[in-house]
Amino acid sequence: MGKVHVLDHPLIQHKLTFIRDVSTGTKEFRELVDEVATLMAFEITRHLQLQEVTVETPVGPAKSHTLAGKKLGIVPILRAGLGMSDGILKLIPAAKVGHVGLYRDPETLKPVEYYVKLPSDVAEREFIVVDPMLATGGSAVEAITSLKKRGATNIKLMCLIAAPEGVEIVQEAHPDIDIYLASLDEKLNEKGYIVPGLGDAGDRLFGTK
Ligand SMILES: O=P(O)(O)OC[C@H]1O[C@H](OP(=O)(O)OP(=O)(O)O)[C@H](O)[C@@H]1O
Ligand SMILES: O=c1cc[nH]c(=O)[nH]1
Ligand SMILES: [Mg+2]
Repeated sequence: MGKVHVLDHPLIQHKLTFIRDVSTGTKEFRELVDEVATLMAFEITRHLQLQEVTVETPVGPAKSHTLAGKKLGIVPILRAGLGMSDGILKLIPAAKVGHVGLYRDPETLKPVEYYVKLPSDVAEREFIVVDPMLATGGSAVEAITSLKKRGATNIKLMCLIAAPEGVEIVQEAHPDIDIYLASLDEKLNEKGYIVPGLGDAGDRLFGTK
């Protein structure tokens, strides 16, 4: 079974408070989501492997380290996942970015896929699927299935806020996936929104409604 990690770094938790706040406007909301994505990426890349290299400093040769091992891929789930990808790229600029376009049908709450474009070397990459919200879990399950169908074998899921219902669905459908969150909230409401959550992430990021 995949593990659930709630990233309780004080800066993440502080910024999440203002992301949740209904009085936070689009500009600030977008900036905060970007910053939290960077902080979360810092936390979830602790496992990356290093290789020893020698670098010439102004004083002489120094044994040092660079990243080694698997290449990374970031996969935002459109639209709202786009709000998190730049924040991760700030730390890992060499990562490739794939896109999975899904929207949640407002009546059935089922995900509808409308776009998929991934890097060509899918099987060689470690992927971080990103979306601010893990609600019923349908979108995340569909996005991960889509990646696996195309050959991905190493995937993490990173979301700002999840409902317990969504976590359970992802764990059942994809028991190999670890989930990284800034908060595990209380529940879903009757419209499939996370309570207390932050409202509609896509609308708050892009100023639509
Ligand atoms: O866990 P689920 O119940 O599937 O819900 C979560 C999905 O809903 C939101 O996207 P939405 O469908 O609103 O699309 P958008 O990002 O284009 O606004 C959110 O960004 C997730 O992708
Ligand atoms: O609370 C929720 C649930 C799904 N999508 C959102 O943007 N917010
Ligand atoms: Mg939305």
